[in-house]
Amino acid sequence: MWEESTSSEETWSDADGGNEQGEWPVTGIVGEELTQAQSPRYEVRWDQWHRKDGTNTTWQPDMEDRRDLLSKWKRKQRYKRNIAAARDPSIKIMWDPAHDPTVHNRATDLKAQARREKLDNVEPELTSLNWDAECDRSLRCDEDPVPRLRTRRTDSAAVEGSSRSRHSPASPAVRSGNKDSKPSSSPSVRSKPLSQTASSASLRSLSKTPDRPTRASSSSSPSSSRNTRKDNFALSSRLLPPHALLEKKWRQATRNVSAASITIVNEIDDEEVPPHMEEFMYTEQKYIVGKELEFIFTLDEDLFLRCECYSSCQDATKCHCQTNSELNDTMGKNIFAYSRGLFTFRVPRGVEVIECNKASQFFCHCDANCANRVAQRPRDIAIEIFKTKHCGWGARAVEDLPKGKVMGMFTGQLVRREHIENLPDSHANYIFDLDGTEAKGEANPGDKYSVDAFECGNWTRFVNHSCEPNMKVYSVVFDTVSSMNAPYVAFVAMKYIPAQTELTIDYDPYAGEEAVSVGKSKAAPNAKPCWCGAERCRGWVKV
Ligand SMILES: C[S@@+](CC[C@H](N)C(=O)[O-])C[C@H]1O[C@@H](n2cnc3c(N)ncnc32)[C@H](O)[C@@H]1O
Repeated sequence: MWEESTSSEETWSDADGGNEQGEWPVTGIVGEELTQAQSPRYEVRWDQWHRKDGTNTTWQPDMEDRRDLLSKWKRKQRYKRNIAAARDPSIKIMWDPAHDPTVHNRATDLKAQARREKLDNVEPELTSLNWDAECDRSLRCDEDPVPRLRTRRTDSAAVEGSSRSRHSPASPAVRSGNKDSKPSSSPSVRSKPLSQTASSASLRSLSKTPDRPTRASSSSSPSSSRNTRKDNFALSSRLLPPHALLEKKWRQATRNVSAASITIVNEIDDEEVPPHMEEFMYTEQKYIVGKELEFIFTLDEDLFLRCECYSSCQDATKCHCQTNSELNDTMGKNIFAYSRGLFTFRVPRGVEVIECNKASQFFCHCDANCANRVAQRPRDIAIEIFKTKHCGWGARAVEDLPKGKVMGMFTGQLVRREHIENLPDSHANYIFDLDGTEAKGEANPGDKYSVDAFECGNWTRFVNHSCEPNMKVYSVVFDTVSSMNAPYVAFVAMKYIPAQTELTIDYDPYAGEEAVSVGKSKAAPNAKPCWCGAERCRGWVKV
């Protein structure tokens, strides 16, 4: 098999991972580039091996013995080019007529043209794409249904000159694709601010800079809509105590998507509801998406992979939705991420779970109970938002949870990563970077997104950090395609969790691994003292 360049920075997560010949399972090819000699080399993701910094890819000059992976990779690239053409007519399409005359065909031209026409016609207003927001709108028809981004002018000099720094995402941010240098054993520091990270995406925060009004594009009258909402809240709160009012609003929102209840409990002090709830809009299952990003979830039907499985998908090798999935067994064959409705933890880092898309005659043929639709199902476990002793408000389930139970997805307003800088500091602790599959130094990384759960979101925004967490997160894609870079982030129980136990994730799981393997852990920049109370607490939490 291929030679591995090992170094002291590298580690094996599972000593029994290789076979007798010393071969290690591979999940697929994830990158390609030309060497100086103009010959291609491929970035390969390993299944049961990773470095201490979490990266698990290496570059291989020769893929002759894995032509199956190579042809899958080529197919995926062709598919991506078509998607790119459809969403942005100005994009330069890389194609080689000698090898692939079908890429830049008339259909692509027509799609690009249609896209251009669509863009010309868009209205500047933000709208909601999702059902939760629609429900909220119908409840409060006299106000703007969608929270608008609060913005402030980026003081570029201040931002560039500041010492704010951001840690790399928890899933590999440094890939071995960095040709000339080996990745460092600890997560690298990014030049922009951030905070907590979690396994396939990262919660982040901003450091202090003054609030100032402005990005014109984001939008006409943000403050008026918020004020109306605040006024309504104040008016209604004369009739109902704040916590009953909030529970009522959330009950309506969760019922509308058939999700279990959310209740608010405080046995610690007399704070009735968590802070900033006057303006908060509960959205259980979907992101709030502005007009500008609508294209992510409104792709042309023919860009979706759709399966023809009857009723429920049983065999991932036959489910068409899995064509571009990197979730494979050791033989390189597609597998599903779930078994009997539970997550199986067979998903390597940096690999997204691809669930089936909308069930309809135009999309997938399987139905809503398909075994490959788990994260997208309505939550069936009731949750309590409760006041913790030391970490503000937290979340817990009212019943026992089995290992692998998928609890829900992080929701909020989907924003372009570069716009995060414009958000007020108060949003900082509620932002998740969708960076689970990002690679540092990637040639064409495409657009990057984050999710801001300050003004809208669901119970997952209350999940606190623990150095010994009982949940983890993974990236899951449905109703859009992976190459849009906007997966959902799902929360799953890592072990059996008794009812009423606080649900936690590790905001910086790589730091956790490093601490375990080397017996110490350096505090991240912007770290706060950690109050998780775990036996092996690192002493700080990344914010
Ligand atoms: C995503 S919010 C979690 C919900 C938050 N507790 C609340 O009341 O809204 C993240 C923030 O919670 C606090 N937090 C979470 N876990 C913590 C921990 N282990 N130790 C100290 N503070 C923590 C920090 O202020 C952090 O910035």
